Amino acid sequence: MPKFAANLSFLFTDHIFRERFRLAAAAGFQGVEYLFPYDWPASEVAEWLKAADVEQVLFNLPPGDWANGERGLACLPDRQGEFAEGVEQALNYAMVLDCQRVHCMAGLRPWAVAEAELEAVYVANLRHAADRFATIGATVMVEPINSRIDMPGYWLDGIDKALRLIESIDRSNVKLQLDLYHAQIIQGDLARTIEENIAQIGHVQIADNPGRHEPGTGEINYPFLFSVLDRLGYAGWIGCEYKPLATTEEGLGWMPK
Ligand SMILES: O=C(O)C(=O)[C@@H](O)CO
Ligand SMILES: [Mg+2]
Repeated sequence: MPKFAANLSFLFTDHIFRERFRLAAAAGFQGVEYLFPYDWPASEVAEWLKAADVEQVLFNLPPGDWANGERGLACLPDRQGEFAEGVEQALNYAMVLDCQRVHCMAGLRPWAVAEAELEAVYVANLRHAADRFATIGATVMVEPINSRIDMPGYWLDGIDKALRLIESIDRSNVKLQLDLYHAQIIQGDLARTIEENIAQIGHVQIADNPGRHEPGTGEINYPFLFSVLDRLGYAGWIGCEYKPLATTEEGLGWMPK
């Protein structure tokens, strides 16, 4: 049975951030993930993890100006200095939080820049991040996100594109973060996508479609996909990155015991 991590940017959001660690543990989660820890000192977050006795599974590199709509820096040619600073900041947090995975967001497509240049910048940035995170044995995740519903303009919006870029980056600690909600919107064919790419998958995230709510509220057959992951020997985490229909606790009935 897969290991489930609570995504604290989506779950338990009717409580302040630091409370969510304890609530996740009380609900049976042994790991947590979330978008960004940078509003709090790493040492404080480490205390919340320790007090709740949960593992820090994943967080994201600094994404640029999130409040003003930026969604990552990795493909942006004029932001490479800021990207490298973000790598150092995230590396410090990963060390203090004992976290082995970070997600590197690609950014929104700057329409005036040629695709070949965006790819070259992205590959160079990911190689840099991978080499820095290799120093602590951590993996950098590449996640295709649908640009049709949730993140219009997101540059890395294809599974095949992500896989091709991972091959070009050519670092063993760069892996695919397969968010099955996005993958369903992007192309569907989820079981085959898992099966064909299991060697590249470093992290999985889940939500149902449409609506991005709990498994069981939409069209995705999660019990079947969990059995596929089990059959293939997936030993990683599954991040619960969904918007509960009511409270988080009320919506946990989908989770296998
Ligand atoms: O939106 C998602 O899906 C994510 O996994 C985030 O890390 C990026 O917004
Ligand atoms: Mg995701």
